[in-house]
Amino acid sequence: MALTINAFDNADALTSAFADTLIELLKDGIAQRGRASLVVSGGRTPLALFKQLSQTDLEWDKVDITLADERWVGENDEASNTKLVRENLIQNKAAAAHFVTLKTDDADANDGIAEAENRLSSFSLPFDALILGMGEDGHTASLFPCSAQIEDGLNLASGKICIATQPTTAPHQRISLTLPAILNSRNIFIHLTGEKKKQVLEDALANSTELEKPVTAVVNRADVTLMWAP
Ligand SMILES: O=C1O[C@H](COP(=O)(O)O)[C@@H](O)[C@H](O)[C@H]1O
Repeated sequence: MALTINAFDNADALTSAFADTLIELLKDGIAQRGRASLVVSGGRTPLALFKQLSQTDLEWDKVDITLADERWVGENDEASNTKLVRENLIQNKAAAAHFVTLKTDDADANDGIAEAENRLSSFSLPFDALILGMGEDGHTASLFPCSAQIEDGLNLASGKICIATQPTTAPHQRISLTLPAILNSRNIFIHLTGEKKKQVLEDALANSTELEKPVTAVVNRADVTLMWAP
């Protein structure tokens, strides 16, 4: 499979072009299937993109949105990806979108998996667009190379949509879409800013195994578009 690199001069140009691309894909999904689905990532990278999307015209009431991963913290915790999405994407024109959080009230993420997978069953698959971030350790979604659950997360035959995982090099227990769930998408993007992360991705693809740098497992199996700016 292939990685297409879309490099922009600056973060504003990236945000604007990426928002336009996503809106077109969601419009197509609505036109062809009545509803469209968008999977986003958390962390700091997508903040400007979320704000831009939220201000863009679309039949948002026909869009289902979820996260590729979530930190197992309360929804009011600053580390919550759900909080980030609710406060920055599910706002303004996009307030009408149907957002599904992967976080449940269970104290342990392992106990929330069945409910999270049940919630996702309301999405029609494949997802229309899925956006991944990446950490400098090569993790994507919450498929962390350091975790005991990484082989399970990358197992294409697991039959699992979500796993609970505990990184040892980053805080918080997590829930993450598995590799097969990520690959069940019509359009997959990796969204990065900064020279360092681009170098990490290029180095990972050239020199690392999938267990060492899980982001490579996605690029090895799907056509992926990198949306990047310095
Ligand atoms: O922990 C996480 O990190 C990655 C990367 O975040 P960023 O702040 O470097 O953009 C993110 O994609 C993931 O959703 C998040 O849970």
